Amino acid sequence: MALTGRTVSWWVRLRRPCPAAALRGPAVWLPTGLAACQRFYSGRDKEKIDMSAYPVESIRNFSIIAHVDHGKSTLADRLLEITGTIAKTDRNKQVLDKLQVERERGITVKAQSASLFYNYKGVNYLLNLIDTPGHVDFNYEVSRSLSACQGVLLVVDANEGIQAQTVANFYLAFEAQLEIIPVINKIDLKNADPERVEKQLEKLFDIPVDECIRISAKQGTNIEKVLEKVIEKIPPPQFNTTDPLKALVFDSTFDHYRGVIANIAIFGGEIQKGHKIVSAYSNKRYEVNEVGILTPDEQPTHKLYAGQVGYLIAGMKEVTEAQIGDTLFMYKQPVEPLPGFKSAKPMVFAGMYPVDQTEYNNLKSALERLTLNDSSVTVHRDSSLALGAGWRLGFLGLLHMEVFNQRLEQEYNTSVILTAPTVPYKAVLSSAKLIKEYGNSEITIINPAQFPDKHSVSEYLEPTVLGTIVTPQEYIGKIIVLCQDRRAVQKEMLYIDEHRVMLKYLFPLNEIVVDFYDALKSLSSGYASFDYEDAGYQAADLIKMDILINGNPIEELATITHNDKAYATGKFMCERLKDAIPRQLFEIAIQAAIGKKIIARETMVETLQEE
Ligand SMILES: Nc1nc2c(ncn2[C@@H]2O[C@H](COP(=O)(O)OP(=O)(O)OP(=O)(O)O)[C@@H](O)[C@H]2O)c(=O)[nH]1
Repeated sequence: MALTGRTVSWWVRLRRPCPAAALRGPAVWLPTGLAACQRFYSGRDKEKIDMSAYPVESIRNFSIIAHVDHGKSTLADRLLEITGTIAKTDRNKQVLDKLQVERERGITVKAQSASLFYNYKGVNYLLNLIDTPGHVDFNYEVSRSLSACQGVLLVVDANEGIQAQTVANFYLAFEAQLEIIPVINKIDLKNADPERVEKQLEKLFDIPVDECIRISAKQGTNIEKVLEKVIEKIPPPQFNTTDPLKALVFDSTFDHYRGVIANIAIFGGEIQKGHKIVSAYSNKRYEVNEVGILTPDEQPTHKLYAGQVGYLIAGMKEVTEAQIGDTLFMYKQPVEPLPGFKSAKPMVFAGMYPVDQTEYNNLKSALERLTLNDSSVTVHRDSSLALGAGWRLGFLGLLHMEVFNQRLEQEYNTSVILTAPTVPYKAVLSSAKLIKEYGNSEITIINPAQFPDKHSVSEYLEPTVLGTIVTPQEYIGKIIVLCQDRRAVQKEMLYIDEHRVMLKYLFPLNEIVVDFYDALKSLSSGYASFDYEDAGYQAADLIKMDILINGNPIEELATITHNDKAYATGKFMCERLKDAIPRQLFEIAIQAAIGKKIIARETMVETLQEE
């Protein structure tokens, strides 16, 4: 049997199906508010919005953060409606989730900003809102969004209470020293218990009970109170229009017709069409073609001023020209660049290859464009005997990998083969020859094919994460057994109220990356939640396991595993491959081997011709 590329993508096909969410109909945006009318009737070519009417004192920049599904995007819908940014209609369902993948999966994967105009006590305010994703794999989007804000709405479901990502997102905002406004959502639910959730917030984060706003984003209850709190509590940005221009690029997208569109936050000065600007990253000079705000579509403005958030088009043709985290400044007026963003740390790596090698260049350009919009993906060139030229990509998790793959297909019409994911292991080399070859005594292994033999290594290291689990107490016993089975070490156990417990465990990353979340959900009937953060490396007894098809090792199917788990992993892979490989007219032996020792085997009997 010839090994086809499709066979190698067995792993991807065997993953659980993505949560099916009905495709939501497109929202019709007929603006009714004052500012929105201005936008609608002025149109792109007519009168542009004059942003000078919004000095820093009347600007509030904030993000909405929460655990998955606690209602961030629904709250954003209501805020857009109440400010007249979009018309109130039943069809407004998560309008800031613009990507097809977001609508199909019913989750936010990309932070999305929108400028709202609101008159409060006779003053016109400009509110820049950023809706962020909730899933741990997209946390990088949250931390980047926070850099353009002075405050956050921390949304918590009145029924589910504090969950693992609530904890993670609270600390992101807290460490960034942002003003945190607690919002208890879904108070319309039959089982809503806002009092309990308020007590949890007080116990865990020291948030006074009377600071929480109880709302129903779905029914539009108390949304004005949220806006009032945003204006009263979140400080305006402390930037000056009279300073030299300093603009942070916090996101960017590629438009086939207009080139690169950069989302910018103005930290000083002002910017308008015709200005000559320089990128601190590349030192290249550009002339500004258009600036504007997102409402949530692009709406050109005359200028953008200090403290405002908007977009810029400046003739950047190549995707590599708009680096997220870059600082833009005025030509001949250089400024100290902003610190930018910490680069994302990939948690899993997988090989990506075009299904057909003639598509290599198309896929390369699609990858360049999509990684502009999703800068958390790392890309290294790679090649394989069976699959040809391709790349080794680093992702923040498996959902991130699936979503990226889906976006490549949907937005760039590509078709790819993904190999099984692996976490980035390390080896401390003892062989002088290898140290010379690599130029270092410690190497990172992102491809099992590079796994050095144990005779040339003094120690192998595996990545670890600090996992947070929040669960109703009745599932604790089962969860502890699950964690122990995954080689995890308990670090903390805390009752957040009389029914709910927060557990912290140090996990080897490899043990949670594939199916831990599914296992946790299944044994807690869906009630436990999980989040994790990087916790460095620990020594580990690692081995490389080969997969042989009819006696031939298949490089693309090799995997690195902990010695204690080798037999179970080998058995699992052979069984799964047996299901994934199409039956042939001859018998096929699928074997897992460590060195020369076969540790598992499955045999596929031949298919009779008439079948
Ligand atoms: N009953 C009720 N349901 C709500 C409310 N707010 C949101 N929902 C529902 O909760 C689900 C999740 O809402 P979203 O707004 O997509 O949640 P999210 O936090 O943006 O989700 P992610 O972006 O995937 O993390 C949807 O089915 C909403 O209709 C509410 O106030 N009451």
